[in-house]
Amino acid sequence: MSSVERTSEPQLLSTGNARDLIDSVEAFLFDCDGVIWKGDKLVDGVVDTLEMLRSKGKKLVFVTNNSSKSRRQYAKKFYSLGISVSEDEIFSSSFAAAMFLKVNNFSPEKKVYVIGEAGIMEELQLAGFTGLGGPEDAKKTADLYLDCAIEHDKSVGAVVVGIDRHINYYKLQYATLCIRENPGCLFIATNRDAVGHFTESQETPGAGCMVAAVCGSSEKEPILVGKPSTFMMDFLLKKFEFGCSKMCMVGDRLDTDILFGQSTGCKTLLVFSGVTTQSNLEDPSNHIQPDYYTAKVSDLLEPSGS
Ligand SMILES: O=C(O)COP(=O)(O)O
Ligand SMILES: [Mg+2]
Repeated sequence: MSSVERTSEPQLLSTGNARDLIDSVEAFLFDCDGVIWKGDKLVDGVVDTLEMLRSKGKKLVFVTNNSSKSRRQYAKKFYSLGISVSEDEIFSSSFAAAMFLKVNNFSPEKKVYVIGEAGIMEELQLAGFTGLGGPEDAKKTADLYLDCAIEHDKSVGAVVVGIDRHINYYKLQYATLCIRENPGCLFIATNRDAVGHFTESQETPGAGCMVAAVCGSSEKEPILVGKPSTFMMDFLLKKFEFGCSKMCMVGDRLDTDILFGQSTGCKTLLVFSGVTTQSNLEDPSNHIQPDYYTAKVSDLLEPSGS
């Protein structure tokens, strides 16, 4: 449940309330997967919508839980899709993991073991930390049936777990040994999304299942740095000279994007171009309600309601 109680029902975006929303907001916080793109395919109308918002002087930032890329890699992806976005407009959970260590004075003498992809490794390096594992351990196998043991580095002081399309038993064993045996070792999860889209054609398992695997073996709960954790909001507040009430979080997931927006006091807009359907929103078991909902971001240009 959100810490900010809503008093009204979600409103279908319409010509009138879309204009009011745009007028009342100074920054739009866009989720990426399911909102801007699915896999490598842009959602219809995204380019025109972003251009319209920029032409009105709105600040745009992109807050994604997908840790497979660094901010630099995301800026390249935007560019390849015909959208000009600078690195400092991107707040990925890979960046959040590195910043969490930075603001908590994690010693650069210690190492970070990663179940994850290149995005986390690059952000750790940029922040001055030494990452182990990740893509390098993709081909390793833990032959633990033959009475042999894995040696793990005792100077690992944090394990970061994010989406990893090459997760294996070796990585799980390594991460578990660090968390269980290295005194004070942090366990950080970039995010716990159930599913995402690495392809347009179907939903694919999200980082939630990698995190759950390490929770299972370590019997520990992680520190979450991606949405719905409010950790990244501190960085947005430092970037802008206005507060959360002048921001609108636009996302396709209730339990990450909309909850993040509500918990921080932003306005919220749910779109049905990703993992949530209208029946998910209306399901009586759902307690997370956005301020507005619509089919896709381009309804900010041409709303489907009246
Ligand atoms: O891929 C994910 O897990 C989610 O990514 P998103 O936050 O951009 O929707
Ligand atoms: Mg999404």
